Amino acid sequence: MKISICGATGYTGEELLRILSGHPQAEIVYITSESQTGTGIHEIYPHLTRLYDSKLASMEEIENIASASDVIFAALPHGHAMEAGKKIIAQGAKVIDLGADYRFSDRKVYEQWYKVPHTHPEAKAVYGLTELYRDQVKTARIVGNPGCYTTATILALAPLVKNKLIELSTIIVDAKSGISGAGRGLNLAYHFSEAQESVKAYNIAGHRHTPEIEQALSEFAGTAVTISFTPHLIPMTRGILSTCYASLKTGVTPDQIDEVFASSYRQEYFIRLLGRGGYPVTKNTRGSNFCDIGWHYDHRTGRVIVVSAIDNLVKGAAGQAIQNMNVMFGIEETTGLTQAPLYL
Ligand SMILES: NC(=O)C1=CN([C@@H]2O[C@H](COP(=O)(O)OP(=O)(O)OC[C@H]3O[C@@H](n4cnc5c(N)ncnc54)[C@H](OP(=O)(O)O)[C@@H]3O)[C@@H](O)[C@H]2O)C=CC1
Ligand SMILES: CC(=O)N[C@@H](CCC(=O)OP(=O)(O)O)C(=O)O
Repeated sequence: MKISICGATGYTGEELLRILSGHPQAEIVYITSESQTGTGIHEIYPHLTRLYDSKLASMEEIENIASASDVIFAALPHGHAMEAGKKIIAQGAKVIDLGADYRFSDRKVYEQWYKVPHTHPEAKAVYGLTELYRDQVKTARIVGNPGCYTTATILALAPLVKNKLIELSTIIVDAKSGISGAGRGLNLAYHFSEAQESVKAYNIAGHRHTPEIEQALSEFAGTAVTISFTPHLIPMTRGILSTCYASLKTGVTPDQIDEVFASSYRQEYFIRLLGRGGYPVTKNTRGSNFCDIGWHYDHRTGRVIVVSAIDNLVKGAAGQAIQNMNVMFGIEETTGLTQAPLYL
């Protein structure tokens, strides 16, 4: 597969390059940056020396890039992929957007939360949470790859919502992210001395992943679902831990919960069920495409508490994007993605 990456100098672009260097069917044809056009990628990321010697092109050449590519990963800030998307599709290439431009089925929701007009509303995009939308991803030409918090959270809650085991109005999600989730751009909040030895909540009752989680859960429930979602910044480089709470419907037993998790995910290579009482740990997923899930039943409150852990840059971004590419091109879904987590 001839692959190009728009936004290769960012963290998710770097992760795409790192993972694709071990993908037997991947050939990188173009990589782009607007601020460092002409520079070798190994000069920006020396760890990629010997793996890649390509120089960065500009997205001004997007038509040429698209005509030379089978698929383009857009690892850009929101608002940029949809502009490029039209031109890429016109050249016959496929698009996998790691940002938010193609995640929403209702453009008004995107415009309300992202505060920019959607300029490619006619796109027939598929939401790329692979395990839950695999059939649609197979035939997609445009995939909106999910956000990092949303991947961890939707995977944790989908079996309970689909099987109608929880009271939908009681869902609360408390999630934590490592700092690479904010990208490589400079921002005072992410300086070492600001973030280390400190944990903070942010964007309470207003984070952009809220409508994305609600979109998927509403689809699975067949009715509108509204959740409370609170993200936190944690002083680590990678990882998301999502803790999801909901009241069980009257009469639902812990055995039923065990059964719906097992039946939903027992065939899924990238989802590792830690079972009832299991404690997912971000370190166990670091650098890998795994999502670890454990759940607990609180008999005092009648609540189920599901915990999921992923690497935000891999299952939460580049790894899932490559998983989607494998599905779109009809090759084994795990190709290039079976590296063990980097524990230390
Ligand atoms: N970080 C994460 O954990 C996750 C990120 N995402 C999403 O993936 C996308 C990329 O994120 P991430 O890699 O973290 O971001 P970074 O900020 O690390 O990188 C952004 C990339 O976009 C390029 N870029 C910036 N502005 C423009 C522009 N105006 N035109 C063209 N290219 C531009 C930059 O290139 P240059 O500056 O060199 O020109 C850089 O390569 C975002 O939409 C993000 O929300 C999704 C899931 C997880
Ligand atoms: C720690 C941190 O700042 N994380 C980012 C989430 C990154 C992400 O997945 O963003 P998109 O949905 O825009 O692709 C945030 O909270 O905005």
